[in-house]
Amino acid sequence: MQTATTIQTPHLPQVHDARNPGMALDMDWVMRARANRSAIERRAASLPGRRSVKKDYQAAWLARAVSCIDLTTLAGDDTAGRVARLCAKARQPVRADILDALGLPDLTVGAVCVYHDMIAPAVGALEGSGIPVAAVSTGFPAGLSPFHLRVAEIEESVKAGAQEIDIVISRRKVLTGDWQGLYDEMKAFRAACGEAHVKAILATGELGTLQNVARASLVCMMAGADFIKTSTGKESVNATLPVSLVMIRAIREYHERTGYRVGYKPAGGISKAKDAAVYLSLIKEELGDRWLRPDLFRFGASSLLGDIERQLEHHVTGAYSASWRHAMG
Ligand SMILES: O=C[C@H](O)COP(=O)(O)O
Repeated sequence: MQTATTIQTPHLPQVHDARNPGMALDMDWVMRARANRSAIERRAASLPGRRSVKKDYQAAWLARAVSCIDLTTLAGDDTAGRVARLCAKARQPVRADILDALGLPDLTVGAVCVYHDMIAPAVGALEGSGIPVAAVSTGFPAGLSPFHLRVAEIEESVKAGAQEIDIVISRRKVLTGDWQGLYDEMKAFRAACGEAHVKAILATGELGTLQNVARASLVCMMAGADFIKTSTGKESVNATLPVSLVMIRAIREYHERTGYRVGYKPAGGISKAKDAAVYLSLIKEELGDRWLRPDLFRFGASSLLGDIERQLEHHVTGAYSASWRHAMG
């Protein structure tokens, strides 16, 4: 039996703030990944009641959540006008008088996330703001178009000015255990992105098991994903706390083993400020403060900002305004 004095000090890798370059596919590591569903569900159920985010600091935490939002519109009827309004909101996500009253500095969202056709209007509307445009890609949301077209779509979106590309993985590769195929696909997507950062959408609601989520997370990171993201927002089950725990722990393990930090993006159905606070606590507890910044954490959300703005207004005035006053687009 090991005692405290016989435990070996693990080899600590160097700390990198550089972009995750990926690594060779390590199948032993992938196959060792397990997920204990009942323990994960117990831990997830305990999260909403916890108080890692103290009440006094709630406004600051909500402001932090705003800075980590990928403000999203992904609708078939998106227009340049709607995207321009969304971008105006991205530049000034919370009313200036509320921010003044809270004593918070200027605030913008993390990115604006759109379909390929809306990249140009978004880039135009965000000019000079420093806010990147993220484009969903590779046949989003199902990812079932021919492979060469998925790669070409990434290249076109980067050419159009997207600085971040949200790709969707082939779920069937996970469901059939084709880890090499998933790795090769992800590596090709990363290469097509060039300097643009790549978020790998796992579509966890379609992966069957938490073990598959753990393995797919590792494979995508090994293939060079900058972020792993839960969902497209179009699956019947999108971001959940159990899935988030599995993905976050895979990120932690990858960091412990390689020294590289990969970002996390829960997406789909996150629309309440209180849910955002739970996610922030989860990140703080499992990964630490370094991950609570837009370069390593994003919410993919179309309607979360409105509720956060209402809560911040309530914090300042003691009253809630109607939700229609916080329209997004
Ligand atoms: O990636 C972002 C999601 O599509 C947004 O989903 P949501 O509209 O449920 O917030």
